[in-house]
Amino acid sequence: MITLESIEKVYESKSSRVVGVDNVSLSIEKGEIYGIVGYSGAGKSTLLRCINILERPTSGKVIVDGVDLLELSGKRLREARQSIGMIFQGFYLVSSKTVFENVAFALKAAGVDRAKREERVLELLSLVGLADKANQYPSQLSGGQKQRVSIARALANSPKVLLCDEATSALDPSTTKSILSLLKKINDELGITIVIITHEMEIVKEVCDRCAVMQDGKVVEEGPSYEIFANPKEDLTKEFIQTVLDFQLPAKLLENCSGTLVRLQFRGEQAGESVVSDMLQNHKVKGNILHGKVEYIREKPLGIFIMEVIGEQVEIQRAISYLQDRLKQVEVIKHVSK
Ligand SMILES: Nc1ncnc2c1ncn2[C@@H]1O[C@H](COP(=O)(O)OP(=O)(O)OP(=O)(O)O)[C@@H](O)[C@H]1O
Repeated sequence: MITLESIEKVYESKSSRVVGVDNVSLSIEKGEIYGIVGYSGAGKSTLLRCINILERPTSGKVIVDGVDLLELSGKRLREARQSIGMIFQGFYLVSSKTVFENVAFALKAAGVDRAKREERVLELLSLVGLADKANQYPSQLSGGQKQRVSIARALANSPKVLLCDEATSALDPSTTKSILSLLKKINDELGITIVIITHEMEIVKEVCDRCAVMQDGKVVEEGPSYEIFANPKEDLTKEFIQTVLDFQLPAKLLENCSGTLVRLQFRGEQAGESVVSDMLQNHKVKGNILHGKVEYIREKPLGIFIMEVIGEQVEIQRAISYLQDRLKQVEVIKHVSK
């Protein structure tokens, strides 16, 4: 659906030259929810705005639904942009217009006649759960409701792509969850491809099928969200993952334990398997689970456990080999030799 080829965006002035996006190539499939993660200044917004040519890349290609957007200008570019909706952290609603008028405005701009506009606005407000707020003004709405209006407005002209620029950053955690559920519903029911930029890995965990991690204008790692969580390669990615999967053991516990400490990772279907109890039954070792957590990455379980294994060295080794055979990721954190 979206192909970015060697995108570069350079901001140049008399006194400075800033590379906002540095040679980024990405492919986003139709119907996917794709996350772009990075710290402030990484280039996420710039890259997102290159997708609908709000920013014109200095070089590279932007192909959306088979159309090379950089080849278009004027009316044809405006038309192509109608198939790309966008929502923002700051909502950007017109305060002097009602909820109904804010959504209708997008349709009016696209030349839709009054009767059709009315029908479509009511349909959109009902989709985002605000059918009863049509005559209210933005100042009478909560942040979450304002974002719902802006989603309705972005969907007015039936776009194929929805770009979300830190759309939940101004919202509290429970409102964030409800907006993410709405985005999932839109993706499921309307098949719209969604691109989300965020600095919160939690959002990727909740909704993104695939994601890219950005730093200094570059994509440093990219792939299915589950793989990124289960097996991050780059230090920056690991840092982001840790904000969600915090599995640090308290230092005191580490000092006091007398056995060998292993970190076990269970993926998807393995989460329900009895690997640990099988290991304990078949080896002359004792085991204590010191820490454990199952996280759901787009509803697929990823379990991480830290376990103390106590016994003779040779038995511990056998037990660890057994775990390594059954699970892909087994890491010895601390080896205590007696
Ligand atoms: N209009 C501009 N003129 C000059 N430099 C810019 C402009 N817009 C962005 N930049 C620079 O490009 C780089 C990437 O900025 P960008 O806003 O894309 O990052 P970001 O990851 O979205 O950060 P944030 O989450 O803070 O918005 C930064 O160094 C920024 O200062």
